[in-house]
Amino acid sequence: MAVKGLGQIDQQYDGSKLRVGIIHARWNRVIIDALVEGAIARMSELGVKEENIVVETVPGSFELPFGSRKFVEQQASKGTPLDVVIPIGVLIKGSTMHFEYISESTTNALMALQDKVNIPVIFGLLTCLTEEQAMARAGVDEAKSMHNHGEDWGAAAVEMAVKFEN
Ligand SMILES: O=c1[nH]c(NC[C@H](O)[C@H](O)[C@H](O)CO)c([N+](=O)[O-])c(=O)[nH]1
Repeated sequence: MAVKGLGQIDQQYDGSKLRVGIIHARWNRVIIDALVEGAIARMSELGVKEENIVVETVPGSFELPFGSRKFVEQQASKGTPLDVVIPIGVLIKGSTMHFEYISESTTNALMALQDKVNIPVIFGLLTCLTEEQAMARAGVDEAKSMHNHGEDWGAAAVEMAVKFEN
């Protein structure tokens, strides 16, 4: 068994009663789409109904914390509250420090968001030094050498929402 990656699922959680929000950035879209597909596929395997998965987008990863909070609030005010939200972004290091500043600030803001919205916020931010790293972690590389992290995020979303439902 690989050393890294999601540990053994401690049990098969039933996602059939969950409403899940996915909010994704639109930078590095090919990789984003693969991660979103992976999360949806895994959640479907765990019983989450397609009509209960709501997808929203924001321009880039920096917009994920604010966008996620407003997304959760909007769904609640419509009378269709979310049980969990999965922000997804792909940050790839460039030649400046932009990557570092966005990575750290967005990560901290997403962590703090959980207390504001009182539902699990799954950490779906890939922070990669190269495009190849990002492709491999979305299962997009030719060799399909790595695992699609979107699947882990989908599984974590179902577990956290079921185990710690409000
Ligand atoms: O999601 C990303 N946003 C990026 N920048 C945009 C940023 O998230 C904001 O959308 C933008 O700064 C406007 O607020 C990225 N880079 O700059 O490299 C990136 O790799 N990924």
